[in-house]
Amino acid sequence: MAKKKTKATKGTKPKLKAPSLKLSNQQKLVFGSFLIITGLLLFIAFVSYFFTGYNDQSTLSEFGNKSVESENWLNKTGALVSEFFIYKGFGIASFIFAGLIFLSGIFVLTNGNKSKLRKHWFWGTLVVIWISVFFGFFTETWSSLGGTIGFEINTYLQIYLGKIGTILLLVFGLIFYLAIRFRMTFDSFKRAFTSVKKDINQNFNDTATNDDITVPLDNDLSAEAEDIKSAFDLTVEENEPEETIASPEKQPEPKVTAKKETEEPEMQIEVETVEEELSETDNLANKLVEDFGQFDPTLELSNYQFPSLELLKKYDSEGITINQEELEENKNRIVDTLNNYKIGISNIKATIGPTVTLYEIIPEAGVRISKIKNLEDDIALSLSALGIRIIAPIPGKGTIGIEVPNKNSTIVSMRSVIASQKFQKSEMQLPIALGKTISNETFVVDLAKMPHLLMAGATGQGKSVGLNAVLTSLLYKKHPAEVKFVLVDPKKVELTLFNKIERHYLAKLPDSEDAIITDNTKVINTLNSLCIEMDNRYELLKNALCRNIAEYNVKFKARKLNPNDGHQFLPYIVLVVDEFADLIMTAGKEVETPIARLAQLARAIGIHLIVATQRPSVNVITGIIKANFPARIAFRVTSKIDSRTILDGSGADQLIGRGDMLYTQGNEMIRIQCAFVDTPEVEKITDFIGSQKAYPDAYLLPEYVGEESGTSLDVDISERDVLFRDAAEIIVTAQQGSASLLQRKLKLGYNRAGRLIDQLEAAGIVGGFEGSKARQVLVSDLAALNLLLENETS
Ligand SMILES: Nc1ncnc2c1ncn2[C@@H]1O[C@H](COP(=O)(O)OP(=O)(O)OP(=O)(O)O)[C@@H](O)[C@H]1O
Repeated sequence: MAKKKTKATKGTKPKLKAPSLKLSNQQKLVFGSFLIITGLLLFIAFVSYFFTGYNDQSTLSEFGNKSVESENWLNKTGALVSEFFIYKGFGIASFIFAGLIFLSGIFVLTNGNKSKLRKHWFWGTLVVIWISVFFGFFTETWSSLGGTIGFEINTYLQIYLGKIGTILLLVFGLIFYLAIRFRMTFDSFKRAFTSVKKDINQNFNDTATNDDITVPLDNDLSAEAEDIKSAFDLTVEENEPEETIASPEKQPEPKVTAKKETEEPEMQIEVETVEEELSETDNLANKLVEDFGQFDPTLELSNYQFPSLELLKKYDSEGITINQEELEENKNRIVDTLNNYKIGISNIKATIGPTVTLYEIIPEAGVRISKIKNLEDDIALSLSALGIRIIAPIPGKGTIGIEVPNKNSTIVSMRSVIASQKFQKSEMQLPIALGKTISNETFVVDLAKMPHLLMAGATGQGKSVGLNAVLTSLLYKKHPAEVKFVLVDPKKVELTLFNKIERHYLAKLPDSEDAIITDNTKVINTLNSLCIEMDNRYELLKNALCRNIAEYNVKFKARKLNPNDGHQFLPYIVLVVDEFADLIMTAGKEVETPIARLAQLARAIGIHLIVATQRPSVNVITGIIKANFPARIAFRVTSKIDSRTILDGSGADQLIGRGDMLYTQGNEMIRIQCAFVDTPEVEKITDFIGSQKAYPDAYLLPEYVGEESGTSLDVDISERDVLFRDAAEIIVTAQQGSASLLQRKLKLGYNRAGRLIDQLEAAGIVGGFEGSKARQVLVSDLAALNLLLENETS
């Protein structure tokens, strides 16, 4: 029976979990001291009750009457509360409640371990009930000590169990408490008893030998521990035997266990796992975690509310309706067409998705797969439908798939994918709900695992919606402290809505006004700045002996990394480039190089790239870019060549548009209907987030001073390069402001030529940086140049 009870107690533990409230330090101070004071007030009122309670009885019904005073030390409220707790409640045991409230206050103030506090409350409440019932049993002797509850429970028990039954139940309650709470066993009870006897004898015989063990041991277990001491000839130190036997959670003492084994063979040995030794830093970190709790990166915006599902639109036409006629018709046409070419089918099966239906066929033995693949156009013709795709064979299935668009496609709403369990319960680092697969399952991927994403598709096929779906997914799952976006939007209109969440989620260069970059020349600086951020992060990871950002952040949260050494919580950074083709056209290598560098190296330190382009041609998606973007999404494109450029295979040209897409992460291609999120929905979400308390500024990226960026316009004349004049003459003579011209003519390295160009710009001889084009020369001839330089020195 005791066993059963033990189980029951264990079973209740998880239910006792308190909701995790996050309080700021100020709130903790207020709440903690409130509890401490409440505990003290209750204590005072309760003590007073035993002196004044009798006289106060008559004043209780006059609580509202100011002229009637109570004698309780806390006057009317004290009298009322103690009457409630002591008389109507649990009697003298109510003091334990006062103690528990006081203790809770201390825990809140000192950031104590919550599970310990829960344990105190659980056991405290049981003790209160036991004491109340115990005193209730002796109502006649100690009338008010058990309170009404103790009295009532007793009356109830005595009706059903009689006096003897009630006493035995109380004894059992006590045993249960001692056995479970203090892990006592029958042996320890026995030994405790004999040791007391022995002790008394020994005290009589030889008081001197006992001198060193007369210090009272902790808690209720002192008797037990003393018994152990006597059993082991008192060779062990004061509290060690207690630790070994009474509390299995603590460090074992091998010597003691060995002796125990030989001397008391009937006792069971409890083998414990030896805790690993902790290093000095671990100790410090553990102490810090104990004192302040784990580092919480979300603390600064601890009241931040994630956007609710209500902000997303619900569509009526969401459920897939199976049109039996359409299915039958398509099946017959497929079978007929194949029969026309003498291809027999042994089986056909259909899976209906939101936009397309997949017909899986198993051809008769002996049919060549290539024969079916070649009939793609013929089947499309006979089904008179666009967007037919033949997958021969379906990887891992041994069947041939024919995807036929549904006559009425259904919209996959962002709301439905965000609400899906798969997304809500995902433990991914950067979960993205892209849409639904052909079998109507929500498709969720981890951007952190991709680790970079290339998106391409002809104009109007759903790219921008796709990008919004990606960003929305992250907004629904990640706190502003955990992820930052760098948004590049040359079209200037697609991502503007995200401006509202600049101070929550966006990252920018320190000197820039807008966080969303619409100017291609600024992109280069941002990309290079991200490269610096990447190098900085690698340095931090190296110093922290971590292999990736996830490990690093776990270590940082556990307070094992010192912020004074430059360590800080690192948010993920997601770089989104909306029109990559445009960027490559204007800035060429200058963007390709940092993008490729980031793509190659940035995965471990949490920088992930999402690059979208309308023009999936080879001069935009170059070999370097492709090699570093294993995850790709293709919306509908216009030609097979484009499809090949993105996916290394055909298929994207056969899609039907409006969010119909193919996703690949290196191996198989998955057809997905992209989740649809409309601009008003994004606006609602950004409004909702934007209206909440934000950080003082956007997340600042490291400063980058470009070689040719023109930011060093304040070059001092005295610090000019010795070749400054020569360089100026060359530029003015050639009327071409390029660094490479200087490199060739003056036989300089790139950096020095770049610096010279900066100095020329500062002197007003060449114009500002214009992407890949040469700079404008502002001085028309050498005479004008001489005049300009003379004026400068005079
Ligand atoms: N997942 C989707 N579900 C349903 N309709 C969609 C979906 N995605 C896009 N559409 C439809 O296609 C239209 C164009 O989409 P979108 O603006 O994303 O195209 P785009 O590829 O970004 O075009 P552009 O490159 O010109 O900006 C949308 O207005 C919408 O009507």
